Amino acid sequence: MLHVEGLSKSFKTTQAVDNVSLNLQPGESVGLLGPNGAGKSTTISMMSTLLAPSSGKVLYKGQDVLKKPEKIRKDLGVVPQEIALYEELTAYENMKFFGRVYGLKGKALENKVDQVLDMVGLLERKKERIKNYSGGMKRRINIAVSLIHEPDILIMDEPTVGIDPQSRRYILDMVRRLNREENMTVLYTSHYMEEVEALCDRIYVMDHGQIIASGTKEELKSILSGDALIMVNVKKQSSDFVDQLSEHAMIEKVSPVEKGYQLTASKGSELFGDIFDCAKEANVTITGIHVKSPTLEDVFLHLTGRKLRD
Ligand SMILES: Nc1ncnc2c1ncn2[C@@H]1O[C@H](COP(=O)(O)OP(=O)(O)OP(=O)(O)O)[C@@H](O)[C@H]1O
Repeated sequence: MLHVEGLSKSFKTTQAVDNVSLNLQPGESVGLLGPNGAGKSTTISMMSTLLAPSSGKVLYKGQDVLKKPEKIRKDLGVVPQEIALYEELTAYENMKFFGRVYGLKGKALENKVDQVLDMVGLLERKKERIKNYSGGMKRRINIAVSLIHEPDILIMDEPTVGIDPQSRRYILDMVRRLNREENMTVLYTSHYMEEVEALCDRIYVMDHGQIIASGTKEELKSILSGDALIMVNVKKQSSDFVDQLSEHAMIEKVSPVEKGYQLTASKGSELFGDIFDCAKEANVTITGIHVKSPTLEDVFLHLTGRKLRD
């Protein structure tokens, strides 16, 4: 349905997007997961014809979107990271304004505005000015605007950053409903792996402008299937302890995490005794130790040596 082939974008000294290829099939919910600055916003700006690529192609239903931007624009709803609303106008007035931009008018426009406001849970508050809305409510109206013309594809750029838990849950439930019940195709960008994991059928993992892995969450986690992940909590972190652990033949990787270390080790190796021996040698007190199931965050850590979040 929407194919991206070898897409790149450079700004003066920065290669923001580097040879990215991805695709969306009808009805799919696809995640674009990556840390801040990975190139997610730049990629979706090019996909939605807001930014011209340095090279590469975006094909919508087989046609180049650069040559025929109007074809994709009418089928696409884009929720930008920045709130794009008139603060002095009410929610209702904002919605009517954007509805008219898409050619809606009269009773059909009013009905559509009410329907979409209801969908984002703000019908009761429609007569309030945007400037009096909370951050979470502004985000919900921002999403409502992108839905006014009944798009087939919804592209969302980190829609839950910096908002209250209630609005966050509302947005996540709404996206799931639009995808599962209305069959809307969704591209959801985020650096929250748990959101992408909960919402998306397939995931592209992006870092430094490139797609570094892709697949279902099960496929991505299977990257770590030969490994066991062991969490070791310590009273105080110690480079001696890291050296001791790193020298162990069965321990592949030692990554510092909050309050301790995450070890990647060969599956089936019985290491707890050895880990306690290393701690003793390094004069470190272990406060907890357990084996955990891999998450997408672990996959990212494994592939890049860094965490998704700063
Ligand atoms: N207009 C621009 N001019 C110069 N550099 C830019 C521009 N837009 C983006 N960049 C740079 O390109 C890189 C990718 O940015 P992008 O916004 O696409 O990342 P992101 O994954 O969406 O992260 P974030 O969540 O922080 O927006 C960053 O290094 C950014 O500073």
